[in-house]
Amino acid sequence: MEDGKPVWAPHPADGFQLGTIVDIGADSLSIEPLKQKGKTFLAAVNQVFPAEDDVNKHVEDNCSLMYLNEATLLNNVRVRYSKDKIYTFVANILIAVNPYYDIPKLYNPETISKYRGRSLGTLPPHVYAIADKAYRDMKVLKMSQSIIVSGESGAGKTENTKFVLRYLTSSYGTGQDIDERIVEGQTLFTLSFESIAPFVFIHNAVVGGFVSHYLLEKSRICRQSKEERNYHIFYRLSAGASEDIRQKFHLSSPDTFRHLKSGPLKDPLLDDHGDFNRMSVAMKKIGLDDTEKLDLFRVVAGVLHLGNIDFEEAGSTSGGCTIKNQSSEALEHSAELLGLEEEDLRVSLTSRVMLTTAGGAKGTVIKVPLKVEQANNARDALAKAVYSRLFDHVVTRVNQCFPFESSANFIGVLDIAGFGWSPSKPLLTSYLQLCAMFYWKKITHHYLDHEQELYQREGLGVNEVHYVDNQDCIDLVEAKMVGVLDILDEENRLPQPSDQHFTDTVHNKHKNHFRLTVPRKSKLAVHRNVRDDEGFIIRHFAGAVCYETTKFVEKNNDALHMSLECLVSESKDRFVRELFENSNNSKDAKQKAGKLGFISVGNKFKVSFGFTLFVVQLVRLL
Ligand SMILES: Nc1ncnc2c1ncn2[C@@H]1O[C@H](COP(=O)(O)OP(=O)(O)OP(=O)(O)O)[C@@H](O)[C@H]1O
Repeated sequence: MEDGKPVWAPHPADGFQLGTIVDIGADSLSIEPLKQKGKTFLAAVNQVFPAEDDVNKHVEDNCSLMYLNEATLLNNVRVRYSKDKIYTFVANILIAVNPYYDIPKLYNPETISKYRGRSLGTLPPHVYAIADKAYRDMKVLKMSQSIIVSGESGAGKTENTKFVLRYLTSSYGTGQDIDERIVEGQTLFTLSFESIAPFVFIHNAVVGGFVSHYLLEKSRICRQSKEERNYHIFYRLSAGASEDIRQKFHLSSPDTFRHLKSGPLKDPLLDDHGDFNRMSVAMKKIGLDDTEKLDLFRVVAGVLHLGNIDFEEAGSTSGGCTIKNQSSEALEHSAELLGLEEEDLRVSLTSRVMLTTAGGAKGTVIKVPLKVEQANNARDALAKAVYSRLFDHVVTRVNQCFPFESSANFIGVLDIAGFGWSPSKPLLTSYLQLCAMFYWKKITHHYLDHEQELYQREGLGVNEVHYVDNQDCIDLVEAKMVGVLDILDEENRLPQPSDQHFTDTVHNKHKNHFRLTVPRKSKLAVHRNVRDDEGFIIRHFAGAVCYETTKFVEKNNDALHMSLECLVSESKDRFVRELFENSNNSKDAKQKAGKLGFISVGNKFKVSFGFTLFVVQLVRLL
């Protein structure tokens, strides 16, 4: 930093502010803000950065900045954003800022043709430039390519993934129906199921594709936080569908459904009616006929009605519960829409059937009445199971729409959410955030390791990039027996699992682990408000994150008790029956459900990561 020249120093709301250094202390600097003369404040040396000579000038590639640091990068992106230039390069990485309005001509066909075949950097930064580079590299290097789209919720991942697909299909497609289908397949997910990580393969001449998903956040179907909405399709259907469809499926406004009313009912940026119509068009274009479309809507409606079933104590000596009288309509509608006998559904929601394996006569069937809490869990497990099977079905159907032949090379587009942590948001309350963090750690580890190795192997003479090896953090989460995910799986297998017991076990097993500590020992008050048996802190490279463990046990458990599983597997409704037949094709699964009754979400995350890693290794870019 040069004497007297402006610097970027921390600002509580804007990230950074311009100022000059007026005094240098042992480990801090005294800064006088340019806009508030005389109001000097202290800032840590490592949080003060040199500023560019002209802070109102912007560059297309952050690497062209005289000083490249966190503050100049943010300022450059901010200046560009104020001029509607939402894209900025950092070499071959593209930063996109969501404009939340349609910037004229930014994505029109003329712009698409302008970027075709042009090298990166010869035209202004654009997601099309990235897509074109991926295509050209695939052809020239004869090597598959990956495009990873990441960011917080609402950052614009889905939109940009769509722009990539549209660009590739428009520029290098076959000009046939298949191009449209690939884009419409993606649209269908955006407009209805969202929260998926499609890994779309586009073969040599964009002749096919494939959508893969690694995890559906099932817990969101039954419970959302105050600011969170359920999956789009529920609102599209209850608020946006035509009157005849709503009547057919006994649907009224979103505020009449338990699964919807705990979060915001209306998103001011979304048009449920318009999106319902766009979703229907997308379904048609990918080849779903009216019957299949109605099948899909019917099941979604069934899940909504199911959520409105309430229980109360039976008042008998059995200690069980019954369905409240006020819920009789919800029971009737959900049974009808899911093709079940009303009475069978009532019995399966309020009791579970167990087969004895020891003592007494082997194989004796015992009907165990459920308490209110257990019946609530059973109802939610059924809703989650039905919805997630439907989701799998849609993924399969979309994949059937475009050919997927083996091909030497492909382009993968991975849409993956960040895990939502920032220094100003140091408390994470969602189990899924822990899983996403884990996923990212693995990707980063793999990326850095792989790149270093590649540079060395190819003798590129690139200085070794020093990075903090996060393997110990990955182990903390995934190690066998002692990793957080395995401890959680073990907890779920206990007769009476609890979040507190799980949290205590994590602390006990990692008493001396450098990365893990109890909330009480945190420097941050917001962490200390969490009791030691309600959370744990993981010290990441970027800062300490406190994970609140409330509902971890519940969210890790996707089990559906055997009586309910059998009930839906034998639904009168062919569509529902097939949903369960396809993904539950072995007797084994039923037996397992009877014994352990537990399928772990965390494990699915590990398995699906294995899949992505496999693809990613193939693609070599990561
Ligand atoms: N480039 C863009 N131009 C115009 N509007 C945009 C753009 N990118 C995003 N948006 C708007 O922002 C909204 C949210 O974007 P998007 O759905 O892509 O976010 P996301 O990162 O996929 O969020 P989530 O992780 O919650 O699915 C879009 O519905 C759209 O209205």
